[in-house]
Amino acid sequence: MNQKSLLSVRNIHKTYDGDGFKVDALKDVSFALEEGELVAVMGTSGSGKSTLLNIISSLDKPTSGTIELKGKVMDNIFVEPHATHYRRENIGFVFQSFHLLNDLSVEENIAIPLILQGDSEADIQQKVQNMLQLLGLANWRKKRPTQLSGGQQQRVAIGRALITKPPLLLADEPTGNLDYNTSKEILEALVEMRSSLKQSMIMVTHDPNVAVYADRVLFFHDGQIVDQYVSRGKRDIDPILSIFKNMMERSA
Ligand SMILES: Nc1ncnc2c1ncn2[C@@H]1O[C@H](COP(=O)(O)OP(=O)(O)OP(=O)(O)O)[C@@H](O)[C@H]1O
Repeated sequence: MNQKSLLSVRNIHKTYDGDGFKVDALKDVSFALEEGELVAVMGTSGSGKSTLLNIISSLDKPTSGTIELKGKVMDNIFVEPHATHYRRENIGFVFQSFHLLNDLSVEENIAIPLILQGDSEADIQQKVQNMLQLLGLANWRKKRPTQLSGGQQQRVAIGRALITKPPLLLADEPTGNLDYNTSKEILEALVEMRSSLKQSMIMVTHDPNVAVYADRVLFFHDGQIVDQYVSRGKRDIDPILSIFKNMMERSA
């Protein structure tokens, strides 16, 4: 793996072992994420995508294997208070549902992480203003989330996730609640943030129309990376569909 990788996932295994069941959710998963790279993790239901995100974000502990960030093994991130600290310092989250606070305005929602980290009022104003501009939300700053479209609400959620400049954005089906055109708009916004902020991102999806926006697609099946596609900026869905189809046929 490249020394300059932002994130290295090394030989991760995750077994859920309970009363009368044992599931190998991840089996020897390794990959690296470069600075400023947008990687899509694509796979069918149950292939281990959420388990992977949960481990990278320290919400779940791997059975074995390591997570490295900026070349450093993150060996204590699965216990508190380190877990919370690691997440707050390093990771922004965007989910399928927007999780905005409806009693607060757009700008107040985006400002929350800055308030939590104790920024000055002047800094907060400046940073939120810049983010609103970047996301095309300046005219909506005083609105409540309920007065916005789904796409606008997701843009607010992206702003809130990135306002503290976390090295890594984890997006779990970020367009799952949006129609086709709005999904495209949100994916364009993510690609724009990737380029203008050099933001590294991992985006989980089961949808080839979403994966096509990534620089690289990792194909998950049955807890393993079974294939990879490097797009080099081309938005060509055919190779992604073809790999996905082959993967499904091999497993049938
Ligand atoms: N807490 C848990 N306890 C037991 N088994 C689990 C647990 N979480 C996940 N699993 C199992 O691990 C496997 C991978 O699940 P995971 O949720 O990571 O898949 P996924 O690819 O995210 O699926 P989906 O697209 O449906 O969300 C599945 O077989 C699932 O049933």
